[in-house]
Amino acid sequence: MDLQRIVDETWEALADQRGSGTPARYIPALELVDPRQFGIAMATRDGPVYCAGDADVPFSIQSVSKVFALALALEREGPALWDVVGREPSGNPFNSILQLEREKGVPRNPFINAGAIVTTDRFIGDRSPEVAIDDLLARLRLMARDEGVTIDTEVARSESQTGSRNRSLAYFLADFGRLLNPVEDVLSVYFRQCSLAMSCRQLAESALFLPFDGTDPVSGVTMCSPSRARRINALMLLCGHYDNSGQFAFEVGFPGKSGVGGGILASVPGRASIAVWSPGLNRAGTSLLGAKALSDIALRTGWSVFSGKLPEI
Ligand SMILES: NC(=O)CC[C@H](N)C(=O)O
Repeated sequence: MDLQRIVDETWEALADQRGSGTPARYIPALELVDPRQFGIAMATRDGPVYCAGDADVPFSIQSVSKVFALALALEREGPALWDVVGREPSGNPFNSILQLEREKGVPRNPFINAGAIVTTDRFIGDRSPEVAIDDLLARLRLMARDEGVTIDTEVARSESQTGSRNRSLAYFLADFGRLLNPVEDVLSVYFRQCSLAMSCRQLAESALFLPFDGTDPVSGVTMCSPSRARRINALMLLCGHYDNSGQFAFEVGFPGKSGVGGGILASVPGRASIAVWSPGLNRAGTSLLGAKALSDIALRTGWSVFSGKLPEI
């Protein structure tokens, strides 16, 4: 399969829809981004990354970071993490507080904001927020094989200034005794992890551990065990797009995780990691064009976790 041609054709087929959807407004710094940008990057076990459009422009990865935070929190905490966060789709928006009271401060899954805040708390563990964020950054640079991965402090500041909803979630969790660290320490790491600035190329490269059983087949660096990688993929499929996860699985057919910066990270088990980016979102906070691009790639490649006949590459 000529994957570069497929990526190019997908980009060209959708290019005239650039600017569709609505960029996130509740984090003011995200509004400053040019909404017509559109990038695709696909990494495979073979080494070269197949790119199209704005694949080398760094953007705010936002909730895509929750995938990496989960892998690293599981590494520190082990299965005990599942005592404080569930593994079920929420069927609610990403920042909903509704279920949290009824379910006694145990968030439905690690990808809704409440679940990600608990996950980040466990990733911090007994370290300072600064040590934890440095650790996260170092791991991402290692996985991306690129020292250019940074944190956009302007986005982090903007998010903290308008972060009342996340503060509410975090204080609610603290009231149920679910956090080990002070609320503001946890949020300072959470806001900065959401503000990681990465390009599609860096994101696709850093996530190769997902489709390849926990170990990047190009660099040989291990992020997690094979069973953990399988389970993170399962959670991405069921919970990666909040109350839009069913629609995404239906249209695309492989695990993905969206972020309100307009990025989506997808994992095609045994085949590829794919990052797409376009800032305009649908009502659930998933990139409109990004989801269309992944659906188009699924059609052109025939890739789906629901097919017994995955074509070889
Ligand atoms: N879905 C998202 O990308 C949300 C992440 C954002 N940083 C928030 O906490 O609200």
